Amino acid sequence: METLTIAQLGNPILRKHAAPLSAGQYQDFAPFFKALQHKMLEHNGVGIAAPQVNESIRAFIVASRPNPRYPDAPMMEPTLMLNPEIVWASESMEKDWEGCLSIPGIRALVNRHSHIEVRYDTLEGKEVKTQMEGFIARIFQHELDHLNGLVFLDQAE
Ligand SMILES: O=C(CSC(=O)[C@H](Cc1ccccc1)CC(F)(F)F)c1ccccc1
Ligand SMILES: [Zn+2]
Repeated sequence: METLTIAQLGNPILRKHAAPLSAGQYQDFAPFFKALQHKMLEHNGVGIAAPQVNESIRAFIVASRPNPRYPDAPMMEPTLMLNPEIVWASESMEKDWEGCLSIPGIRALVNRHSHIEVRYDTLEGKEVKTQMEGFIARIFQHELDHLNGLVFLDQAE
């Protein structure tokens, strides 16, 4: 398993617009995605985006789990999302605390859409369309920002 390092704020890769993957590339990146998930779990993250480990491609993992900050967060299998997009977002917004593996030790209140409809491809190339709300929607929006060169402090209240 390749060893990855997490880019810290100040690293220009966190400010790039990540490149979309072609479906033909998905399987080529399978070992990298395994290493990405390992890295996230190693740091007890609830998500991680490829640019955070210096790979500027449109892919991230969402892995909500109950935690001290969000005790009622749903338990979900870490889910790899390729070429993810928000197709609809609610007017209603919610403010809550966020952290980031690229900005250790800092928490900030961030306003996010409370409900979103998203689409993404799985590693097998299947398109998934689904609705998200609450903490999972928050993680998705946080990770999607990473693919667009944004970090949560840019949106902090
Ligand atoms: O483990 C963290 C560290 S921060 C984290 O997991 C980021 C994801 C995240 C945490 C909280 C809200 C939204 C997104 C991961 C990142 F940086 F790669 F995106 C955590 C923070 C708040 C609640 C529960 C867990
Ligand atoms: Zn982050």
